[in-house]
Amino acid sequence: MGEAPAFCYENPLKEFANGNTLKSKSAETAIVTGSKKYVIEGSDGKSTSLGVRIYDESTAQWVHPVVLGTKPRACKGHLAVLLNEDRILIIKKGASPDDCLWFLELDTQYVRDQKTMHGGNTEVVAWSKGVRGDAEMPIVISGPSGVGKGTLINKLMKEYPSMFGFSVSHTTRAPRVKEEDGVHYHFTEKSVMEKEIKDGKFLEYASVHGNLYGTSIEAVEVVADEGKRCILDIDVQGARSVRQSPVEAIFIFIRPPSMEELERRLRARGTETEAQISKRLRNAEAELEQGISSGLFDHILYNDELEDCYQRLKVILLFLCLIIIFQLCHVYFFGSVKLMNNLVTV
Ligand SMILES: Nc1nc2c(ncn2[C@@H]2O[C@H](COP(=O)(O)OP(=O)(O)O)[C@@H](O)[C@H]2O)c(=O)[nH]1
Ligand SMILES: Nc1ncnc2c1ncn2[C@@H]1O[C@H](COP(=O)(O)OP(=O)(O)O)[C@@H](O)[C@H]1O
Repeated sequence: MGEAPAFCYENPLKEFANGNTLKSKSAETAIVTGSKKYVIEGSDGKSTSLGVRIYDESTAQWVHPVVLGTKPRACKGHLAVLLNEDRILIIKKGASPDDCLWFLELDTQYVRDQKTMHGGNTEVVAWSKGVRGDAEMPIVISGPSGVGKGTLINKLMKEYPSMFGFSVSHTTRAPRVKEEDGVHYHFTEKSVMEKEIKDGKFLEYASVHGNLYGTSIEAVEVVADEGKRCILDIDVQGARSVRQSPVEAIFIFIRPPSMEELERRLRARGTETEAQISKRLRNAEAELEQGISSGLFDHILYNDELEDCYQRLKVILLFLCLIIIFQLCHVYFFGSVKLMNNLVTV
């Protein structure tokens, strides 16, 4: 199970299992690793999520790190255990099975990459959820421009409005005639978006067809807060970034029946200039190559006949729901045993 608690409660699991009030007066826990003390702030009655601050003994300074990922909702108490020196396991008191286990990543590959991106001197930590396969696991849909991603997603959202929510990306490209700011995209100035990327507000971003596109952490949180499964329409580079992040998702690649048909659809849509269409078709070749042969995607769907493709997409999503129901039943019937197994294996 990794390391013993560095600083916590005398017999934390027993105390937690008995449902006793945790001893910490301020519902804070502190974990020391190296010269740093990570303080996880519980509910103070005002904040809606768990907070993090760091005391650096080498400089005798408190630091407020850049905190990435969806933050755990505030709770009545929590337990913190250091695992493998690179992450802290948090067990929330009184939380539902799908919300009780979280990780605060301190020195994982993802966090190290993010630190480098922030210039190397900024403290960065990242939250990730500890229970796999929960109902909020996002769905990433990628594929070349004009293949039909938007059409398929719209059908899904229309048929299951309470089940799926669209992650509204940011982009620096100009809006199309029928596109609404905040609905299809958050249309943004390049300098503003670059600043927000630097501030750690994006789960992923990429330069696509000459413009910047990105998924903000907030865009995904908004959907999760509505209790819906989040759908991300992002390019292959973005899908790769999500794969490397702590977010667990299902990755689906949509491919066209042929390049000729892709070109026909792009032209028929009538939203791009000739130069833009040429650029998108050139990029499509590389996207198809990466989408099909990189092993990045869990499912590859041909969008030949729209209705057939949509039905196959629904089968994939329905199958996922069955797995989730199975896992919830497992937690319900084998509760604590299963949860403790997860502690050992994650
Ligand atoms: N990485 C990334 N790609 C995005 C995001 N939003 C949209 N894209 C991708 O950017 C590409 C261009 O999107 P868009 O300009 O709407 O054109 P369309 O795909 O032809 O409808 C598509 O491949 C989208 O999947 C995002 O937030 N992140
Ligand atoms: N299976 C299909 N057969 C024929 N036309 C399609 C199909 N799927 C989508 N289209 C059309 O192709 C065009 C591009 O689809 P769209 O959803 O905008 O693609 P994307 O979001 O991948 O760029 C649209 O005009 C759409 O109506």
